[in-house]
Amino acid sequence: MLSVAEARERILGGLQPVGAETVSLPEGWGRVLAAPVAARLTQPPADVSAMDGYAVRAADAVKGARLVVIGAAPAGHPFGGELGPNQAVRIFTGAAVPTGADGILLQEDAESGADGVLVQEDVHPGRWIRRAGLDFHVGEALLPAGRRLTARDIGLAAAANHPWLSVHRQPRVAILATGDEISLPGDPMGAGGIVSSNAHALAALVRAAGGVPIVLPIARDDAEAIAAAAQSARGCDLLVTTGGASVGEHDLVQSALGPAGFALDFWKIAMRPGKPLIWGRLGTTPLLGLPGNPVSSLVCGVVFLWPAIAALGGRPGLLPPLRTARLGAALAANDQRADFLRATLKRDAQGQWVATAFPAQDSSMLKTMARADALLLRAPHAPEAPAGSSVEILVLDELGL
Ligand SMILES: Nc1nc2c(c(=O)[nH]1)N[C@H]1C(S)=C(S)[C@@H](COP(=O)(O)OP(=O)(O)OC[C@H]3O[C@@H](n4cnc5c(N)ncnc54)[C@H](O)[C@@H]3O)O[C@H]1N2
Ligand code: MOO
Repeated sequence: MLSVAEARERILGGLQPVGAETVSLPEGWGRVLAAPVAARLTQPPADVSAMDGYAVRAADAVKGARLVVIGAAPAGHPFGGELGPNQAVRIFTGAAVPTGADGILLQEDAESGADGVLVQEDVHPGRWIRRAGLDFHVGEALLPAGRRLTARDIGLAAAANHPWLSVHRQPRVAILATGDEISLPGDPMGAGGIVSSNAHALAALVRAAGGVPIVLPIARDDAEAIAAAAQSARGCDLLVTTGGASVGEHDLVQSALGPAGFALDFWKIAMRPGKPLIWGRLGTTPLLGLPGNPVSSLVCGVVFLWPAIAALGGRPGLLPPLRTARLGAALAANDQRADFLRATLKRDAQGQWVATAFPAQDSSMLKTMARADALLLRAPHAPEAPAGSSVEILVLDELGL
């Protein structure tokens, strides 16, 4: 069986970022830049005042001096003239500093009268002046390709005078749930039936990772039905199946898709939950076959699907970040499969994470998945671990899950 790391390398190695599209600035939030953003102007474009007050020559603006006010410079209306000795120009925040001035007398430090303005505090050269280019200069690289845009980035791109952005298309991920026993939430159910939760949970995960989920109708445990459903995923960037991955005679994904052109790369990995993972290609469409057990499909979604969508979406090499925590309760020695245990997190007195695995880890139990804050990683053959020892965790909240 392949290790988790090797399986992930093979999956990510087979994926190329999808193409770019142009979106308006407000549509850019959460999208991944396909081209770097450089400043289209210098900000601020000239020396400007950072305060409301008076533009002055610092040499004249000493405490007790009286200056003649020769004009005004509101923001957006530069003063055309030049300051001479013992002169001042009324100025407002953001307005260009008039020629001849080299400091700003704060309004609160001035007393305005009929015969000019009385200086009540010394002004030093450069005081309250924002120099041209303080924020950025024209041509300066501001945002790199591959960055998932935050609200702050959108503000920066707008300030740099970009009405449009080139971003990666959102990867289209088809999700195909298989099984005779499953039905959609709310639909009538047969005896021994179970509600299909996998496709919905995976669709939400696809969204969190920056993709667009396309949930296909449920395919019965029948080779033709599975093959027909999978055909409708051609044109998607990735096809994800759930169920039918294991060794039972009704576990059909591989055998149903073989005649339709499915080429297997690998099947089965040393991981719990998630052993019967499938990776290959249906024609040109990459196919990730997740196990049917609900927790197995979601945990494999975190470990393999999340970074696969990141890679397709223009962020190759991005993996769910690992954090460290202390163990809240002892764990027994592990066997040959890497474990991803559902765990709760709390902070100790020093503010460090303490991770405690749920005692029951059956891969059908979604309630513990929903209540977990983290997945706690256990390497294959890890020795017994006492409470307090250091462990690696994946914080689910950080991934938007
Ligand atoms: N003899 C063996 N049996 C099993 C093995 C094995 O190695 N030898 N592996 C086990 C492991 S581990 C897993 S995981 C499961 C995965 O099997 P499949 O991927 O073939 O999944 P199914 O048999 O179709 O379903 C398993 C389980 O999950 C439920 N299910 C399926 N689809 C959904 C859905 N969309 N939403 C909610 N629940 C779903 C299904 O009803 C079953 O209860 O195989 C073990 N067996
Ligand atoms: O891998 Mo299965 O996912 O142990 O339940």
